[in-house]
Amino acid sequence: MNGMGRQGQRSGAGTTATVHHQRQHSDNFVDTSSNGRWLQSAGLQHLQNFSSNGASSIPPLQDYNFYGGGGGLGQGMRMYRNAQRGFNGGAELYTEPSTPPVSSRQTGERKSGEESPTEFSPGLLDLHSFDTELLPELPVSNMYDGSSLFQPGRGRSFDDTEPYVASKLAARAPAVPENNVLKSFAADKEKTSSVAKIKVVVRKRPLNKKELAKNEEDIIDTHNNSLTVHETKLKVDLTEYVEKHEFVFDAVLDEEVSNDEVYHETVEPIVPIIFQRTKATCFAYGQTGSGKTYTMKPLPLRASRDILRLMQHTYRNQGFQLLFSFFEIYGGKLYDLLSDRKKLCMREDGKQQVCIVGLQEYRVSDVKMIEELIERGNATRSTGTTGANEESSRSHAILQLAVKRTVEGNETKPPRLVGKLSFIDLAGSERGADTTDNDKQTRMEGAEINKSLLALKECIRALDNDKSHIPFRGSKLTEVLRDSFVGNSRTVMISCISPSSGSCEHTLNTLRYADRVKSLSKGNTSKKDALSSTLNLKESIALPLSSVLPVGSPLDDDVTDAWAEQDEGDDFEDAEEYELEKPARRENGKLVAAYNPPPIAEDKFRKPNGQTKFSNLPKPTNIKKSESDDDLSSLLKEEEDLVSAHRKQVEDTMKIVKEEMNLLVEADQPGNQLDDYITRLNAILSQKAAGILQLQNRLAHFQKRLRDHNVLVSSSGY
Ligand SMILES: Nc1ncnc2c1ncn2[C@@H]1O[C@H](COP(=O)(O)OP(=O)(O)OP(=O)(O)O)[C@@H](O)[C@H]1O
Repeated sequence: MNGMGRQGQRSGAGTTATVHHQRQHSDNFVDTSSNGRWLQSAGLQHLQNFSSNGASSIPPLQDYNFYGGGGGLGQGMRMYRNAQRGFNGGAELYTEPSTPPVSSRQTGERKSGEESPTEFSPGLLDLHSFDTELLPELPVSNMYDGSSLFQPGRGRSFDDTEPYVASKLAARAPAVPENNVLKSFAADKEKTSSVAKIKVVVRKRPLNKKELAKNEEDIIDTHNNSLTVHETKLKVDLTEYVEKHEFVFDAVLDEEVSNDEVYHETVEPIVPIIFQRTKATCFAYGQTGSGKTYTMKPLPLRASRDILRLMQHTYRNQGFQLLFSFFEIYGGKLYDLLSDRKKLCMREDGKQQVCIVGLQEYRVSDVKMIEELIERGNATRSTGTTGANEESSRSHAILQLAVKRTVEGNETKPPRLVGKLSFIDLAGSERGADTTDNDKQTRMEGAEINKSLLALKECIRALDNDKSHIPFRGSKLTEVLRDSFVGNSRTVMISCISPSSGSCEHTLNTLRYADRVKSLSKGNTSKKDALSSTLNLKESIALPLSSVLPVGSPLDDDVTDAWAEQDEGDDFEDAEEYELEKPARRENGKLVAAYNPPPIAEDKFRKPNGQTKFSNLPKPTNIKKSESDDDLSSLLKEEEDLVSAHRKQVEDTMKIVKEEMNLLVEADQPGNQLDDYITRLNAILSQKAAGILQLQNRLAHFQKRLRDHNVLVSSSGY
């Protein structure tokens, strides 16, 4: 940490500290100094034509003979195996695509009432390609043998023979009394539930070369599971002071922490419970360049290595399969990253399970194969150039590892889903606010990204507060993740932050988003709770993978029931609709659809008497938990309305500026007086700028009230 300059600054007289439970995007809209800048850039923007770089096209994936690819089965399999040999440098591996060819499926063998994906037309609506229906309870032939996990991998499937689990266990052995492990079978469920439903982890990356070259300072101090952001601010008399912002999370990982440690802290505890009908989601959130991809990329690889080990040892010969898929959501649309960015559609089946029609799933049994698929998918992701960042992800990438199982004695039937692990590398979080510095498409993408990030947060909050209504339909992202949010689910959020002073505002926004996810979650509202939650997690991490696995069946009765209940009860017929016109991709230089944000009248956040709603905040002394929850929810809703209204203002203004610019161009004829036009344009701009300034002030006021409210709520023990 290059703390010299900062230390000097921090030791200055003017230092204030705040405890944060703040709102996302807030700071993006209170920087009044940027008014003129954005208006200017809005006008200029329409005169410039930024190229929007679509996805780089990559050669199609090697033909693994995935189903539906044509050709007979025999020939296809030969081609597939040949391809595999090439792919794995000659080593023969067993890796095959998931969806069986129609000819190999025997629908006649189904028991009555049992649904099979083969019922659906294979080409048109191949729901099996994303079979989310869970496997019914099955007897497990082999009893659990804890020692088997530590035996070296047999055969060629494991090319990474690092004594991985054994060394981890050795390192952690003192933390786990032996009898705990032995007694663990009876307490399987307890241990499973000891893996927190939601875990929020922050990862700070080191300063990069650019930041060092600009003499930017590291403004983040980390201590155990908390961190402090030192924000330099200016007083009215222009003297500098440092404001300290403190945050507490389940874990804070500093720049020294390796990707392996990130895995141990985040995904590793979840892996064993994937075999227990759990759907888990791990996502990385943060501004562009904060390290999301760097953090996320190795996680699926490590997770699949552990999953394969469990399949090869603990669950050997029990019909388990690992399936891999990788797709992205870009501008509200789905594209298969392993199939030439083929456009995908999302459907719900009769049980309201999400199915992604046409998504290719690859059956994998080798880490190298997975590595290659990840590389290929990442290379296909949409990237583009913006004013702020040279290259940045503008899509959400979703990589899924599905554990499926064939019904014993009936291998001809398609395998059924047991559990699923989804990894999401989200688009840069600053995109939602990046509505002024780029061309129209980038702004539309920003709006879509903003919408999905807000919806994601709302879903996680609703999920953790056991709300009956979870607003999945808030965005395509949350719709796709619907089945990962219901039932026995786990969520890990990794917030990636840059340490540099230049990124302070974005860093604070990221931390506030993470804080909102965590601090509003049940039982994790105070520092004490956050600490104890961390201890729970540490405890679960300290246990060997095998100790949380069931002794008999991985599919116990209660878990099965829990899923059934959720599936039936999770009816969102009357779910709130957020149907916005989706932003379009630029195709052949043309936009195929326009983004049309929902009109938000200012009245929406104004009371009839002209006062804003926040003037009616409850008195902090009388706050009770449930009331606070509701109050806070409505406050947050209001804030989001304000942010949307702000964006609408900006968009309206841009439209006007553009129209006026066109008038100017038309008027620029010999003999015409341009002065009138320019005066008119100036008047409109001034009027709009005043309106936006007013809105910003209201937003700042609101945020202050919200902060005060939260601080008081926290300190009152809630
Ligand atoms: N913890 C880290 N240690 C070392 N280098 C890192 C770390 N985190 C990120 N980096 C480096 O910082 C750069 C940006 O990281 P990355 O591409 O992961 O950002 P990102 O958040 O995914 O950005 P985008 O949203 O634009 O995709 C990369 O060169 C990466 O190697």
